[in-house]
Parts: sequence; structure tokens; C-alpha cells
Amino acid sequence: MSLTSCDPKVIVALDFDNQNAANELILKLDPNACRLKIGKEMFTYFGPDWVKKVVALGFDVFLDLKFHDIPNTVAKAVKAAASLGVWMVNVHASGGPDMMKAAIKALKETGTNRPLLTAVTVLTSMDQNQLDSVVGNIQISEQVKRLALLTQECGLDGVVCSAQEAIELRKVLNNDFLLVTPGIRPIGSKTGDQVRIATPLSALQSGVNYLVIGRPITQATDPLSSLNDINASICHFAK
Ligand SMILES: O=C(O)c1cc(=O)[nH]c(=O)n1[C@@H]1O[C@H](COP(=O)(O)O)[C@@H](O)[C@H]1O
Repeated sequence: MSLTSCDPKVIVALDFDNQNAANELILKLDPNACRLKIGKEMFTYFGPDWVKKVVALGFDVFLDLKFHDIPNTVAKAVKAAASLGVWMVNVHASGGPDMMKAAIKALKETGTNRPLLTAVTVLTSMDQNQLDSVVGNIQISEQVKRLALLTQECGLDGVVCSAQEAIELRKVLNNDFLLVTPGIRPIGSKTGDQVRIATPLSALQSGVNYLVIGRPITQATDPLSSLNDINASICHFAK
């Protein structure tokens, strides 16, 4: 039995180097049970036409290319992403306010059916030591909060962060500002390179809107059953 919801919380991260393997999984999935994320690896190998094919199957697609460049370049890049019909696209908040404002302005100009725009705060693979080596003298939670508030001020729709930061962020951000969280690990699954992790249920209980989950589903012996188990564990949150 597949558990479905009209607002699926799980975004399956399709990080495959083989298009047939990805297509095989996609054909088993139901757009009412999950959204899909296409990232740098698959976009670089298989390109925009493949993204359009996945969109045409009825899935909400998060095109995760994490743009980080000068404002003019990023504005044009998000506009190009919108032309593929994707549901969400993202930038790095550390690209700064001018870049984020240019990106949301460019998307708004594409019309009312534009993709959502989110900004990555501090990658979920980073711990305090790694952040210290890039930005000194600030706790991860403070840096995430600073970048999330900046993202909101710039008019974007939400941030990508760790679920570990969600409770504190919900205290300072608008209720409709989206929290999208990778680093989700069901109990018993391998952590891999993720550091700031949470379970699907605890993430949603902390005020997260969407869960980005890759390897715990895509590398499972039975990916569909892994997704169904996750959806069953969070069915209380399905609208
Ligand atoms: O923007 C992202 O999606 C992202 C941001 C972040 O801070 N951490 C992070 O893991 N991601 C992405 O989320 C996915 C997580 O995959 P798994 O670790 O396999 O569940 C990967 O595709 C990452 O590129």
C-alpha cells in the first residue's frame, strides 16, 4: 500500500549518475507521495530536457543548483530554471542581498506560476570546525539565523537549513516562510557525509515544511518501501 498526501513532505533527492536507474525509480514513485530533487550531478549529466521530462510526469521538481554568483548571472540562471517548469530553485544566501533580490525579482517577472525560491544557509554537512575555517567567530545556529533573516528580508520564499535549527528559526521567521531540510535520517540509516541530522518526524515536529531525503531512499534495497515507511511515520503531518 502506498501512503499518499496532497502536500507531500518528502522531496526525494535523485543523486544518480545513471539516467536509466533514476527513471526506473521515478516510474515507481507517485507525485502524490513525494516531490523530487534534481541536483548538480544529474543536471550536468542529463540536462534540461530530462528535467522537463520529469516535470511532465507530474512531479513537483526542486532544481537544486545552489546558484552563487554575481546578481546579474544568478537572475538569468533562475529565470532559465523557471523556463523548465520546476517547482523550486535555490541559491546560496551567502551570495548576499543584492544577489538574492535580483533572483526573486527575475522570478517574479516570469509570472504568477513562478518556482519557489529558497536560499541555502549553512550546508548540513558542515560542523562548527568547518564553519570556523570559512567564517570565524560565529556559532552555526547564529550564522543560520542571520542568513535566514536576511533571506526573508530579501523576499525569498524560504531557506534550506538543518532541522536542528528549525525550532529557533520558527521563533523569529514568519509562519509562511519555508524551511526545507536535508540531512534527514530515519532511525537506523547511515549518516554518510551529513553532520547536522534529524529524523523525519522530529524535523516536522520542529516546524519544518519539507524533508529532502536521498540515500536513505535511493540506496535502500526497496526504495519504494523505504519512502512508504517514512510517509507512514509522518502521516500526521500530511494534509
Ligand atoms: O540544497 C540542498 O538540497 C542541500 C543543502 C544542504 O545543506 N545539504 C544537503 O545535503 N543538500 C542536498 O540534499 C541531498 C541530501 O541527500 P542525502 O544525504 O543522500 O539524504 C543532497 O542532494 C544534497 O546536495
